[in-house]
Amino acid sequence: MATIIEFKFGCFLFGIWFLSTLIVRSLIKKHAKSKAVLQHPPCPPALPIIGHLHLLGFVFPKSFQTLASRYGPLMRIHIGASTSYLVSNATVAKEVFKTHDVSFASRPEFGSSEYSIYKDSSSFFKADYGTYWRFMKKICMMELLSAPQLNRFAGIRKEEMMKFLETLVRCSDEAEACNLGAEIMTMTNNTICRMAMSTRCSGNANQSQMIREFVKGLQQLVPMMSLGEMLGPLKRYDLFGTGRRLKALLMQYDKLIEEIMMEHEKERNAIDGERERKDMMDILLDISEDESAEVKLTRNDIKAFLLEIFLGGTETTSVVLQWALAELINHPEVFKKLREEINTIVGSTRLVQESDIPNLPYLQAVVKESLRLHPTVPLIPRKCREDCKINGYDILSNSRMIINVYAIMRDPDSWEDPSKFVPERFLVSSTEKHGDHEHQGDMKGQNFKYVPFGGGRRGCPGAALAYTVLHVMIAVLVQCFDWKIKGGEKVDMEEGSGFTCGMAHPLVCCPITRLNPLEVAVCSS
Ligand code: HEM
Repeated sequence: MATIIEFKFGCFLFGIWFLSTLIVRSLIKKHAKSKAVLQHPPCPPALPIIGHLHLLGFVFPKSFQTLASRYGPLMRIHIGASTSYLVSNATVAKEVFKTHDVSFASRPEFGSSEYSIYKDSSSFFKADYGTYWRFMKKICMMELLSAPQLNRFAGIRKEEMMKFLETLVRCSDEAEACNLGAEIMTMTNNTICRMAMSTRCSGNANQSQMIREFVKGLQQLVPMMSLGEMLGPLKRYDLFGTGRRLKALLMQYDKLIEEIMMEHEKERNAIDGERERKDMMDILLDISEDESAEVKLTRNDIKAFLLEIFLGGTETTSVVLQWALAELINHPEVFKKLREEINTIVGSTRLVQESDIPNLPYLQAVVKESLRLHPTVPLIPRKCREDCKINGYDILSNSRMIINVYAIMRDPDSWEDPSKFVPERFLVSSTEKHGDHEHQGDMKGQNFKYVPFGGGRRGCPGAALAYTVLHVMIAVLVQCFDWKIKGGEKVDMEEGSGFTCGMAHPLVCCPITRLNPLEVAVCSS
């Protein structure tokens, strides 16, 4: 009896062993097969836990560019617990922005949504490519940032520019140095605030100070949130306290914007009809009341959207302006040529205005070259929505892509003397070829060598506004002032640390009035 039981038990054990061997073997085979089939992009040797963090210097886009020159235009990189695919040349960028545009039209998760008081679904920047994002994009392009809407706000841009010029004339009269970074930031912030919700930040003591503080505070949190990303799933424990600080800032912002929204609603009810000039908040409130709209906008959607417009539109433009002026000061021959063009086309009896831009090709070239060398969103985050092949490699759905536009616009295979400031390379009239490089003047159409505003359907919706502000501001700064650097001949062009490429040192210089903008403005008005 005992032997029969032992025999049956032995058979049972054998059965289990046999089955588990089969399962393990089939799993190993499947894994080996998938490994054999999938082609992963190259990856530098990584260290445990930190991954490639030790290979990065202070300026991340630059470090990624150096790695790409060794590992190729599409490579895999691990920073702590996060894995990303880095795109570093125009050919691969074209695959992402054009060939597989829809597959890459979402953004990866950034920061922990638990600490935001607005749901991720309210965010335009973070929204997955779907109904909500498409609806908001249409509103941006057809209404909020459309050409007619931008034209309606030309007066506001001019007023804010004049306030800024007034400060420069005062500095010049008193022979004082001016912190241009801070002044330019105030101007771009005021302009965007007034276009968004008619609030002139520096005009209204409380609201002014507060909005600027929010934007500054949130921008300071971004590098910390990026560090948090390296912790992978652990980021939800908010080890650096960034989440709590973010929440506190957002609560204050919410209180302020709710007040402004209520003022708008009161005014709309009182006027009881069409307002002469609607700001973005008016337009969004109208849409939120439209019963037939494809998406029913909530108050939180509007608040989150406006916050992203402040974040996306102020520092970006202000940083490029500083770089452009710094490059012009360091390249007196370019400065002189630009001033000559302005003198010839506009003269000295009036200030350059927006309608002059099409007649000032050298100015356009200076703006393009400044954006090429100093893109203020140097690393563009995208998410792969479905498995696809890029540059011959397999990219799986949900992978995080980073398009290094800094590297693309300094790629020696696309640009001659890539790190030199040479606006002439953009002159459309030029027929000369630059060595083996094709003519680089025509940046219209699909040129993926030049991507300061990203590309494809997810490209920057504020590009037209940014271009307008940049052209007029640079032109006026050259038309009206000579510039002297405090304590030296040249501006220090060191790039700041982290993900954005701001200036490492504030641009402090002395304006010397050559054509008084206040007198010219008085004469021409
Ligand atoms: C020089 C100034 C600016 C630069 C260099 C810049 C650059 C960029 C870049 C590279 C992107 C990502 C595009 C992509 O994924 O392909 C972006 C997105 C965005 N930008 Fe700009 N931008 C500037 C000014 C502005 C302005 C003035 C606004 C609005 C007033 C704005 C609003 C936005 C928004 C809302 C997004 C997110 C779009 C989306 O996710 O669909 N930007 N910008």
